[in-house]
Amino acid sequence: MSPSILVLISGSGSNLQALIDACASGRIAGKITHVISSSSNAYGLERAAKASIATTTHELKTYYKGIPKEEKKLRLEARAEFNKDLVKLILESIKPDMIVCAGWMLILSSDFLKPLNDASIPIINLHPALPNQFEGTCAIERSWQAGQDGLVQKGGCMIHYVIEEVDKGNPLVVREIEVIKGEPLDKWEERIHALEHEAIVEGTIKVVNQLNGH
Ligand SMILES: Nc1nc2c(c(=O)[nH]1)N[C@@H](CN(C=O)c1ccc(C(=O)N[C@@H](CCC(=O)O)C(=O)O)cc1)CN2
Ligand SMILES: NCC(=O)N[C@@H]1O[C@H](COP(=O)([O-])[O-])[C@@H](O)[C@H]1O
Repeated sequence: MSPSILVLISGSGSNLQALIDACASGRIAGKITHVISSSSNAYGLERAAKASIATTTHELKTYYKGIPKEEKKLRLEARAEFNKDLVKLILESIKPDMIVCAGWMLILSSDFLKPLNDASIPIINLHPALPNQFEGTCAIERSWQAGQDGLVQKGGCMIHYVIEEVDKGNPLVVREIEVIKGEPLDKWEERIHALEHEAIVEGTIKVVNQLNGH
């Protein structure tokens, strides 16, 4: 069986490209059948199109349209609709065997995760920090600063299962780098991105193999 893979993105898609290349080379015994982006501006959409992969843009701002920022309850309701429509699209139209969050920059709700869990569709995420470190956004910058301040000696990235608690799902792959004192942020970021592109392929291979009963 060649599992069908749905990739969720929000930006440049360099990790998506790593997955596209690994599927094309046969390293990943699966097929990326769809890419969903949370932003219509994501360059990753162009990468998908070049690889003849179907794409959908599903933007939260569309759901927020006309709702002032201060209308917190209405925005929460709109966000719930966003998540419900997203999981409906996935379960009823795309029907993947697995999902990879490759730079997907939105917290996924229980309304999204529970139906996927009920359908036994695994969802994994790339997080640019080590387990139990720097959960959330801007993890690369935060880990760099902590390293330069001598608070941590290592950084890296992990591929983990997605659960409701953000970046706390069981790790599948952990890749580490040593802190180099005085290293500028852009070099730290370069080293982590290089790790990411290997880790996301390794993590996807692991889930594909599980789906294939290995
Ligand atoms: N329920 C889960 N959702 C997501 C997980 C997860 O583990 N559980 N992983 C994230 C990916 N991620 C870090 O790896 C992450 C992305 C975004 C955010 C976040 O706070 N997003 C804000 C919006 C931020 C912005 O617009 O810049 C939000 O969703 O309101 C945290 C962690 C994917 N989702
Ligand atoms: N919390 C999630 C998070 O910060 N993800 C980060 O988004 C970037 C996506 O890059 P890409 O669009 O080039 O693959 C990557 O650096 C990834 O670690």
